[in-house]
Amino acid sequence: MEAPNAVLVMGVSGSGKSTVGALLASELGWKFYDADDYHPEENLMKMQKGIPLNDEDRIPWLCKLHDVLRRDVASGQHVVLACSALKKVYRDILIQGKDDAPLKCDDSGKEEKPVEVKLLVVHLTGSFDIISGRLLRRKDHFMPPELLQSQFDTLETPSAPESFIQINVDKNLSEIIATIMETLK
Ligand SMILES: Nc1ncnc2c1ncn2[C@@H]1O[C@H](COP(=O)(O)OP(=O)(O)O)[C@@H](O)[C@H]1O
Ligand SMILES: O=C(O)[C@H](O)[C@@H](O)[C@H](O)[C@H](O)COP(=O)(O)O
Repeated sequence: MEAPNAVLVMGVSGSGKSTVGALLASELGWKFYDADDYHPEENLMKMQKGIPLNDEDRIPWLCKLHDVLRRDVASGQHVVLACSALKKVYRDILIQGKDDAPLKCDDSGKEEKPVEVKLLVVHLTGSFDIISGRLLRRKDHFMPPELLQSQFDTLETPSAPESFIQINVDKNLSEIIATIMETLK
């Protein structure tokens, strides 16, 4: 693959996206975004009540995240995004937006140059038991561990032609970061 300008750290709740994403961004000197910070209040309330999100809840959120990636990449900024991105279609939205419209107008009415988000997908995989154990130990977080099964049910593991690697969450953080850094070399 051409050198990526963005890394997506994805996986089910509790797989380590936020932890790995923040560390990776700091190691690379790239900007870090946590998709959890972009959920509208309604999504957070739904999850807090133990109700899984659906496509209708997630698509506007993913479009917003695409806009964030696109804007940064357009300005030459490389980014790391921690985001569940459980389905292939969600990852496609992060890369292309929803309508696949290459040219858009900015506020001043001028056409923007086409911008390509070249995404390396890092899928953090692991067993239900390991991840649910981590969720049960994690404190002060809105996501209830009871939603984990629905996350596994929704998950579509990345596959070709997506540009991706999978790393097992039973590895320690420094091994995980080293594997991603090696892939990006
Ligand atoms: N590789 C790892 N080994 C051990 N613990 C980890 C690892 N990755 C994450 N954790 C811990 O697991 C919990 C869930 O991680 P977090 O980054 O919040 O996951 P996510 O953002 O995917 O929900 C946190 O308490 C974190 O410290
Ligand atoms: O698509 C979704 O259902 C949510 O984005 C979910 O997957 C995400 O994981 C939550 O935001 C919880 O946050 P944590 O992943 O940090 O547990």
